[in-house]
Amino acid sequence: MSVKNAPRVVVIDDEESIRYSFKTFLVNDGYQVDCAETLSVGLELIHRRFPDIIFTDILLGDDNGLKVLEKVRELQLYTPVIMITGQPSIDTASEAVRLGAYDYMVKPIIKDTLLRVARSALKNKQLIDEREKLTAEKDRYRNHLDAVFASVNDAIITVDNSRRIIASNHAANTICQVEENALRGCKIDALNNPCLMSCLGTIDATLEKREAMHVDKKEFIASNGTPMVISITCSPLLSSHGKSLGAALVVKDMTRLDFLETLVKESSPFTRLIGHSLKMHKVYDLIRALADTDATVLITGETGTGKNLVAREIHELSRRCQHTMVTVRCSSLSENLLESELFGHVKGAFTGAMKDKIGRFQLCDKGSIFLDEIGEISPVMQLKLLSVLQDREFERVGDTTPIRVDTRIIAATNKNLKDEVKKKDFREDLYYRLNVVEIKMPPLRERHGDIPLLVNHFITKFQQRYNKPITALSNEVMQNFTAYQWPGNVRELEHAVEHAFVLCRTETIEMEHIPCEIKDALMPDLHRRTVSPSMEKEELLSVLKKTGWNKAKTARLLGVSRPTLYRKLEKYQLEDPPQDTV
Ligand SMILES: Nc1ncnc2c1ncn2[C@@H]1O[C@H](COP(=O)(O)OP(=O)(O)OP(=O)(O)O)[C@@H](O)[C@H]1O
Repeated sequence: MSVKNAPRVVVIDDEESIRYSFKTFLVNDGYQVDCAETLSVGLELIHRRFPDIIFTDILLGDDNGLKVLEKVRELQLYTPVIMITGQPSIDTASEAVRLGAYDYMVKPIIKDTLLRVARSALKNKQLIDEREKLTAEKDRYRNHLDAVFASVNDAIITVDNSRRIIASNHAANTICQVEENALRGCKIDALNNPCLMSCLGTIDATLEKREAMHVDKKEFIASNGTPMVISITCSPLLSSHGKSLGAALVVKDMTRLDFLETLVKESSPFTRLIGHSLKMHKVYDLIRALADTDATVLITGETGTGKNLVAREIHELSRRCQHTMVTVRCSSLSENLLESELFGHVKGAFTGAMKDKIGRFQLCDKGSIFLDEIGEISPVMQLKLLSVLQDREFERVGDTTPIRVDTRIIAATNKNLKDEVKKKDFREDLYYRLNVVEIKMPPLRERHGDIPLLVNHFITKFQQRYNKPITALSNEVMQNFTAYQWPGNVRELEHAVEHAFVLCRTETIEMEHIPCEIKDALMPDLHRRTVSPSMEKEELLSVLKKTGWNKAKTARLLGVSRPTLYRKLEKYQLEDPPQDTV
């Protein structure tokens, strides 16, 4: 062994002969030896050299060699200390051993005894060092494992053979919805926790078969009443001899993933339409059935139920999708204008007809024309349309040359056309020509189950538009949305979510962010009591600022009609933006 690596010994004794003989014997036996005459020099040496063995006299002038034991403890050295005593009193020796000395030697010291004690102490020190190293290694490993445990988002729980929990990570508390540290030491079945109870069968099977078990999707109702979906993996914990020590359980929260999977699978085979209700599936079936035909379609249903979207899907699924689809909102044009828009005109056909104009029917030759709000057209236009439907021919305004087109007609109305026919406001023959296939759009109140999907869809849409981290509706809002009748259907729901996005500054939309008209309808008394004029004015101002004082958009976002908005603006004297707002 090189001198550098030789075991280090400190000898503290006020007798020079002892120091001399100890040093000589020990150096000859391969140790590095430092000697001290006094306790203070000895302690200083210990501090500096961290020896492997210490020999110290008990009586050091006025000092007591037992103080060395205190120093060794203080420095956490685990160095064996051998006490040297000139008085072979059992009391002093046993006191020293009781206080932690490794051994004691009585003067006069014989060389062989010294070397034997030194070797035994050194062996003891090496064993202690080894144990310390192993403990440190174990601690490091444990810390490493703890860090892995803590950083995993899945719940990890280890149990012994009697299903008593040995350890669990933080995610286990979150997923199983229990207080921090509430799991450790408890028997799984005694906890009566819905999440853990649903894992019980898998744990038992693992303990019994000593094989890893996996359950892909397990549904249960969590402690807070919400439905959850988890996947479970349970592996046996075995000793190096193959003896069962228990099991390790990994629980993954699949609730959101499952929801998104449902969205993808069940919501809609189309890109625009959201909904997985039976009524919407009937609509999807009809759209698919219409894909290979040129049949005229009449889409009926209340306002905001998605008639425009359905028309677009019909066109895009048909062989005409490479050609144009033109939408004409029949109610927005006067009779003359509508005729010229649909069929075109020649120069000079009427005052203002400065040049020839191609009509929309011709524009979407080989494509589709979507006649929205067909119930609003005049009797004259009804007759002209009937002739187009019968002959696929028309004449431009001011011209007599017939023009042939190959255009598919899709019409929509929120009126009950049968009633209009009965009242003689709509031609019966046109009604039957249009109504070759009718798609009835269900009102939202008849498919409440689609509301969470639609809300999720609109949240994603407005997250991008408003760049806000809003991710959900509170349970209270969702419950109220399900109870509400939605007279404006999906359009009203979309506006309600957009309104909330404007006002909400947290991650969750609460009742306070919902348009007053919906709140009024849901809980008229409560709402009237809670919305103070100052709150209403603040809400009004906030939305006006967001929309740049655009009144139509503000009314829409607030979910109120324009006259109502104007009344409110007058009430709070907000007709014009303050000078510093614009
Ligand atoms: N099933 C749906 N999925 C996603 N969005 C929808 C759905 N139905 C309607 N919407 C949305 O609601 C709004 C109104 O839809 P759309 O204009 O198609 O309704 P409509 O029945 O044609 O209304 P109106 O009779 O007033 O013209 C649009 O913003 C549309 O994107």
